[in-house]
Amino acid sequence: MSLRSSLAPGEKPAHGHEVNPSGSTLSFLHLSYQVESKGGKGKLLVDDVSATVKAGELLAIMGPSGAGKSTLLDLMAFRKTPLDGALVNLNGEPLNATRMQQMSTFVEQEDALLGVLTVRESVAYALRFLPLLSRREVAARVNRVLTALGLQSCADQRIGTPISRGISGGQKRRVTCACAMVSFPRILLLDEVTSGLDSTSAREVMSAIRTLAVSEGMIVIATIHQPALETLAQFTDILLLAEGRTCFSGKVGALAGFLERWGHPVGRFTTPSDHAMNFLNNDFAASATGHDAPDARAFREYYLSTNPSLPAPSNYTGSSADITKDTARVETRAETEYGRAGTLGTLFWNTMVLAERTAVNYSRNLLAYGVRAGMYAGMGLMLATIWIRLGTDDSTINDRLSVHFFSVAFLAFMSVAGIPGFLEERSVYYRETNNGLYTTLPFILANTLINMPFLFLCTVLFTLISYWAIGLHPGADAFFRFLGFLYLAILAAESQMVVIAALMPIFVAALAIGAFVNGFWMSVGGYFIKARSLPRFWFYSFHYMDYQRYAFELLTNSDLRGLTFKCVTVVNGTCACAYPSSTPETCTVSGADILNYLDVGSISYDKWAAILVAITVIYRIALYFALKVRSK
Ligand SMILES: Nc1ncnc2c1ncn2[C@@H]1O[C@H](COP(=O)(O)OP(=O)(O)OP(=O)(O)O)[C@@H](O)[C@H]1O
Repeated sequence: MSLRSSLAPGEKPAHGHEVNPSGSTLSFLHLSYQVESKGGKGKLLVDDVSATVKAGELLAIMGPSGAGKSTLLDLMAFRKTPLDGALVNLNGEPLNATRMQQMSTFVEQEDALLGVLTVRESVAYALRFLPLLSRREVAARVNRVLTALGLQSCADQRIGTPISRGISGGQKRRVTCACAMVSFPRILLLDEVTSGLDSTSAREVMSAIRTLAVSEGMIVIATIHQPALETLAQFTDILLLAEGRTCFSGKVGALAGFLERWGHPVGRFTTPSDHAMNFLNNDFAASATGHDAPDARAFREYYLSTNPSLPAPSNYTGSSADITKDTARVETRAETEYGRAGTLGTLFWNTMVLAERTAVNYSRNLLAYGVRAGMYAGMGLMLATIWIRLGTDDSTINDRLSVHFFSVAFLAFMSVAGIPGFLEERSVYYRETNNGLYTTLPFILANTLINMPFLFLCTVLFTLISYWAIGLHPGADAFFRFLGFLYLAILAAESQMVVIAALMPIFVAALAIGAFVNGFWMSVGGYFIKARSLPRFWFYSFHYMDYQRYAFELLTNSDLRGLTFKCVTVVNGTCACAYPSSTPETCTVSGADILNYLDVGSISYDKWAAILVAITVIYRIALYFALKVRSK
C-alpha cells in the first residue's frame, strides 16, 4: 500500500475549495549521470546539477537539444540512478525512489488516453484508484481540476479514436495533465508537455498547470523547448543547461537582468530564454550572434563568477537541510506520510476499477470488439451458407472436418483484431503504473475478466449462426459442447495475441508475428498432415503445445462421436466407404471409426479442455512478464 497526497491529515478531500499549500521544499543536490561511451571512457550527460523547488513553484529546465534535460528529469524522478554523491531531500529528509513514486506524477510527452472515454471519465478513473474517496468526492475533485485546466467545455466529449474525431491536441495534453494532477501528487514532473503545441495552446496548458499547482501547493518541474514569453512567464524558476551543466539557475524574472549584466541584453522582440539559447546552443551560436559571440562555456563561467548562492561542490557530504531550513515550512512526519487522498487501492479495488473502465472501453470501442463481432457474425454466415446442410453421407466427412479446422483456425486468427485496442490499453497501463497508481497484476486480472464475456458473446454469435445451418451433431448437449470448446480455443488465441502485442507494440509487426504464429500452429495441428505423420521433432514438441490441435480434436470428437455416415460409393457391389469402417455389412462408417483413423478417438473432453485452460493461464502469466520486460 502506498500513499500520495499533498495535503495535511484531517482535511476533507475534494470539496472544491482552495487548499493551503503544504510548504514543502524539494532539493536535488549534485545530480550527475554517466554512460559508457566508445573506447570505454565514461561520458557525463549530467554534471553536478543542483536545484531546489518549493511547493507552488514551477521550475523550467531549458537548454539546447541534447543538453541533458530529459536525462536530468529522469534522474529527478528516480528513473535513472545518479552517480554517488547525489542527494534528494524533501523538507530536509532524504527521499528514495519508492517514496518519490508515491508522491510524484510523471507526465510523458505522449498522450496515453483511452479514446472512447470522455474527458471527465478519463480524469475520474485516474482518481478512482484512491479508494477513500466517495463517488461524490471524486466528482467534486474532478470538476475542480477540469475547471482549473479549462476543460469544462469539453468535459463530456470523447477523447477521440482513429475513426471518430475527438478533442484537440492541446485539450488532450491538458487531459493528460489533469489525469496526473487529479490524484493529489505533491510533485509533478513534466517532460516537454508543450512540445508539438502552438504557442497559444502551450500557454493555455502551462497556465492551467500553474493555476492548480499554485493553489494546491504542488512542486512542478518541467523540461520545455523555446517557450513564448507568456508561456515562460508561467514559471517561477528556470534552470538553463548546456552539455549537462548548469549555466543559469534562478528566478525567471532574473534572467534578463543577468544577461544584461553579462553585456548581452535581451533584444526587444526576443524572450530572455531564446536569447540565452543563442549562446548555449554551440551549433548555432556563431550564426545567430556573430563569430565572436561567447559560447556556453563563457556563459557558465560568467554565471559561476556571479552567483553567490551556488551549492557546495560535488564532494559535498552535508545534508540539504542546510539549504531548505530557511525557506521551507518543515512538515511534520504525519503530514508527509498521510494525505487526504489516502492510501492507494488494494489488489481487489484496483482490479474492480480497471475492470469497470475496461468494460466501458470495450462496450464503446468499435476497434476492440465491434469489428470483431462483425467478423465473427460474417464468418458464421459464410460457413452457414457455404457448408449448408452437410447431412450424413460419407462424402461430407471431410467437409465436416474442415468446418472444425476452419472454425478454430479462422476465429483464433481474428484475435489480431484486438491488437489496436490492447496497444491503447497498454500505453495507459504504462502511464499509470509508472506513476504508481496500480501494479501489473490487477491490470491483467481486469483485462482477462472483461475479455471473457466479450469473447463469449462473439463465440455465441458465430455458433448460433452456423451450427444448425451446417447441420452439425444434433442435440443441445453437442451444441453447448461445441460452443464451450470453441470458446476455450478463442480465449487461448486471444491470450497468445496480447502477449505478442505486449512484446511487439507496433500494430503491423504484432499482426505479422501473430499471423505467423497462428499459421505455424495450423501446420503442426494434425489437420493438414496427420499427427502421426508429422516429422518426429514437430510431433513431440510443438504439436503437444498447440492450442489449435486440442480445440480441433475436441470439436471433431464432439461432432462425430455418435454419428453414423452412409457410404454412398459402391464398387463391384461392395461399399467403398471414405474411411475404414467397422460395420461394412451395413454400408456405414461410424464417427468413432473416423476418429480412430485420425488417431483422436481416445481423447478425454475434460483433460483436453483443462489443457486449453492451462495454455490460456500460461499465456496470461507470460503477459505479466512481457509487460514487465517491456516496461517503458
Ligand atoms: N544511453 C545513452 N548513451 C549515450 N548517449 C546518450 C544516452 N542517452 C542519452 N544520450 C545522449 O545524452 C545527451 C542528452 O540527452 P537528453 O535526451 O537528456 O537531451 P535533451 O536535452 O532532453 O534533448 P532533446 O531536447 O533533444 O530531447 C544527448 O546527446 C544524447 O544523445
